[in-house]
Amino acid sequence: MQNDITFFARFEPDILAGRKTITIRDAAESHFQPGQRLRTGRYEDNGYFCTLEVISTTPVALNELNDEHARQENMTLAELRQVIAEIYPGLNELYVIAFKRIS
Ligand SMILES: CC(=O)Nc1ccn([C@H]2C[C@H](O)[C@@H](CO)O2)c(=O)n1
Repeated sequence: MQNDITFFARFEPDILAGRKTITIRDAAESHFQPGQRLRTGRYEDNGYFCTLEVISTTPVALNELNDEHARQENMTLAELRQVIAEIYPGLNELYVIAFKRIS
């Protein structure tokens, strides 16, 4: 079965442990709705590893990212900005998807 969202495999332990409770994506992944349950897999091999429930999807500009976003990503703000710059170079319009793991 196809996954609804994927994460780089290095983030799997943080998601499973509840240390990472948001992800920041571009417009292509801004369609997730509160209450939606997402089959969640690894980007590298598409292997399923949990189901997440969407709490909210909220637009955020790159320059609005703050320490609270970083805490919810289990990163420092500098690390988060670096990750975003690598994945979405030059992109200012982003979306915070807040989630909880349900299985
Ligand atoms: C294909 C793709 O874009 N996959 C992504 C995008 C983002 N993430 C993670 C990395 C950071 O923790 C946040 C912020 O973008 O979300 C990811 O795991 N996989």
